Amino acid sequence: MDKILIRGGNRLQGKVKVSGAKNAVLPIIAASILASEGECRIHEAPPLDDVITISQVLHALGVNIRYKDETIYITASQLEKSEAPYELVRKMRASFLVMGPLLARTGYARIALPGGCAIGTRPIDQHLKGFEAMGAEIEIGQGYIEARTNGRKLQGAKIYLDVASVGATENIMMAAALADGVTTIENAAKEPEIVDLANFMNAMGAKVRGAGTGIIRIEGVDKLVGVRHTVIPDRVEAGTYMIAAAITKSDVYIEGAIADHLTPVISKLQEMGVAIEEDENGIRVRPGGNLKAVDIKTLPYPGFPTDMQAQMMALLLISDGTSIITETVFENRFMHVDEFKSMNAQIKVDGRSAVIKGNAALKGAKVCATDLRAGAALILAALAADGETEVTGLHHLDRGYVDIAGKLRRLGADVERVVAGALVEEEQEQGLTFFSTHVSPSMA
Ligand SMILES: CC(=O)N[C@H]1[C@@H](OP(=O)(O)OP(=O)(O)OC[C@H]2O[C@@H](n3ccc(=O)[nH]c3=O)[C@H](O)[C@@H]2O)O[C@H](CO)[C@@H](O)[C@@H]1O
Ligand SMILES: C=C(OP(=O)(O)O)C(=O)O
Repeated sequence: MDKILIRGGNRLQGKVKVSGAKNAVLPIIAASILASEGECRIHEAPPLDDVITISQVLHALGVNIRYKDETIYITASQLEKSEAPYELVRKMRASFLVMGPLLARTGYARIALPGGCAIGTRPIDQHLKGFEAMGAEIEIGQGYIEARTNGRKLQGAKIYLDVASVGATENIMMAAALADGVTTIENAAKEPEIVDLANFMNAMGAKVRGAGTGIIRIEGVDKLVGVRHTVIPDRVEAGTYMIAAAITKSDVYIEGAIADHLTPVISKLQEMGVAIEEDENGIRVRPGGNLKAVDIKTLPYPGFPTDMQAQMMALLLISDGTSIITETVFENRFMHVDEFKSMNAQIKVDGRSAVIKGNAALKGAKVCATDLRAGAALILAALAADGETEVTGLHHLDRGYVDIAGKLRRLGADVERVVAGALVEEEQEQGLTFFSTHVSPSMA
């Protein structure tokens, strides 16, 4: 079983480069299905397990897909199948994002039900409501969702989302791209990853207006073609390294971080007393004085991101005073609390709120990543803890962080990844990324 070992107490120093955004590249790869001509080249595609999984989904559909040097090459002119199998959708819910583009291209899609996951039940009713409003017939049974247009094109429609869902906004945008007429999504999600998807689609020939606002208008076109696109930097990864710097009272430059995408995180860190400088190429975090407790409520963008909640909790543990975090996006996103408690933290959860006692004397322990961001948060807490922490459950981390152990080690942290009893630093120091050990035959 792989594990990451962290011995806390080191100061960090230097520069860390942010990888391409997981939550942008996944819908962009799905949207490349819309191109009936030409090749899509997606640059700054992070070498992550989730990227492999969605690539395997496209491969299963008959799409030609290759990965080399952080670029993905996709030719979707020949679609052979319209089914995303359970084994792949089970691994990653975002596989469901192929439903919109498949419906638009072929008028039929059969996707395994994504089901719930550790952080919540995560229904897909808003995606389906959108497809139905556009004229698709939906049938659910035997663990699969089937959607069909019965030989007709999808029709433009006005769709109001009951929740500003990121995935539903993206899936409907992609379905609407080749529809007859105009689709309007009201109460659309406004995340930067949605803007990146819209930019990619518009370069392909789509007519998407208003991405990044609450109302998105998509005028259907007859055809989309392959284009080149560079994925935006990962704001959650950037925020995680900002907290790594703050929790170790270090001076770290986070190269590629876009401050505009991180406004709520920067504001909260500044409120706590973290010194932050922004420039056009990145963000510098410098040691400030004692950190103050703050209250945080997670919300859809531009509110405080739920994907930064666990990491922020790690920082609040070593701050002066008591903080309250309210998680409003997912109903069960506090599993990291019990793991933090193993590290000597005092946290009380009451429904959707967690009360965090500051000035914790964190101690190294054996802990398990219960989900992706929980894993990152445990590593952050371990950087400030006394003694050694062992983090397992790394399959979660590998979904969303490119070589987190290597990036932190190069900043001066005492971190190593142990694979099946063997240390892998040597391989990573030689520039062989973790991706190469996980690459699937279809992508090699
Ligand atoms: C691959 C990707 O981009 N993942 C991100 C995306 O997930 P994802 O797109 O799955 O998240 P959503 O924005 O859809 O979910 C937000 C809330 O809406 C609810 N909901 C969603 C869809 C639906 O049809 N019905 C419904 O009730 C969900 O249960 C959740 O409570 O946005 C989340 C919220 O910022 C992030 O945490 C994830 O990292
Ligand atoms: C919850 C997350 O991702 P996903 O939606 O892919 O599960 C995340 O990135 O923190």
